[in-house]
Amino acid sequence: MKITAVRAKVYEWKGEVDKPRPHFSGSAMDILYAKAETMATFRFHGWLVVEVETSDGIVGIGNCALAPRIAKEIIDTYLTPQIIGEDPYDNEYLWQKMYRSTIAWGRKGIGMAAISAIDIALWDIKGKKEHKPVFKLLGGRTKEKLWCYASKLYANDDLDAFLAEAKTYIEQGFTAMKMRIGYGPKDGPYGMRKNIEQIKALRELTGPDIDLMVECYMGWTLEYAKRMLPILAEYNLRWIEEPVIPDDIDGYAELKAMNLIPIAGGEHEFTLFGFKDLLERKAIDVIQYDTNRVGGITIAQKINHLAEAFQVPVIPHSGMMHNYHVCMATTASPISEFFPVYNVEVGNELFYYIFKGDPLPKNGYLELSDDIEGLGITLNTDYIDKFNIIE
Ligand SMILES: O=C(O)[C@H](O)[C@H](O)[C@@H](O)CO
Ligand SMILES: [Mg+2]
Repeated sequence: MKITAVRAKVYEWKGEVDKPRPHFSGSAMDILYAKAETMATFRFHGWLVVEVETSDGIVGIGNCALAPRIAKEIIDTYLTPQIIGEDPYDNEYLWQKMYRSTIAWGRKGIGMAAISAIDIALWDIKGKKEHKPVFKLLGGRTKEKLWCYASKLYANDDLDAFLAEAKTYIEQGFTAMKMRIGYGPKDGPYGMRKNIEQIKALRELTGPDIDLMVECYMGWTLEYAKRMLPILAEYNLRWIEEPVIPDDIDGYAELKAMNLIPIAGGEHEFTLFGFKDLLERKAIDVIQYDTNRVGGITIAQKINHLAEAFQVPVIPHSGMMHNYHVCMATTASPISEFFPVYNVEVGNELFYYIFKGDPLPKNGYLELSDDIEGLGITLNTDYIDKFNIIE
């Protein structure tokens, strides 16, 4: 079997978008003096889809989010020539070819996201060829079903509305959920009080038997985080996520060493080497790579093995099928993220409008059937007129 064609397409959403309310989430832009609204840089309304076709007529589907127009350019210009005519089963060799041929400018960021998209498609091909789910090619089933957490709960000054959303997750049977923090260093003591108020109210609503996580999305500074952690320790949070920017590894390590609240990170880290560094420097308690950024399934699996040796849990960013298969195949992964399907807001929701096949949770668990072939997703044509598609 040989790779005969690679088609990279950008899906740009042109449908309705929910307007973000003030202080609904932190972001890395928060500490800057802002002349204009900065949340635009936090939202993304496009996705990259890649189809890799083989001489056997099998089409593997891969994807990546973030800067999809650039990812398409990288695939078309640099990656496609590396894989055309090759055997898709040689995923390790092809990964190294893509990585090493782009290493001068790739390595991390969008170069690695583009490689991830191709790598995911290669695993989809292998699964389809074998008539097996990808997770069966990675180590197989390690759990009956995937425990998942509801991940939305954007911060809201309207506490009643915020708690009403949380209540819907409890009613649906979720036993874990993640909220976003709305205020950061430049909001002073008032913002600090608002942050604490929302976390406290959420914990009071859920009681002690629900896991709660708090997302900072790089919106804090080390100093601010060091002040917040002791205050929040009493709410028994399962983790605080990306409190500082991903390049501040020493900051991560310092927060982790406080031993007050587990520190999660890695959503914006790349490759096996990136995670080796984080683990060796004792910077994170929870690994959160996203398979469609970190290097694809080939690399996710290697990080899972590393994580097992370090005994650090892997709870990938974003759920979605490319992550669910790797979670299913490792005991290092105790729970998965799940984005409840909602109107398009920040951009995470687009996956459901572009693809079909992602499972929906029942009572807080996702089922992955043994009958899936490949990743188990297909292109969703129901919303095609809502996208501008660049081929
Ligand atoms: O961990 C997450 O789910 C993220 O960081 C989200 O993708 C982001 O949208 C923050 O809410
Ligand atoms: Mg996150």
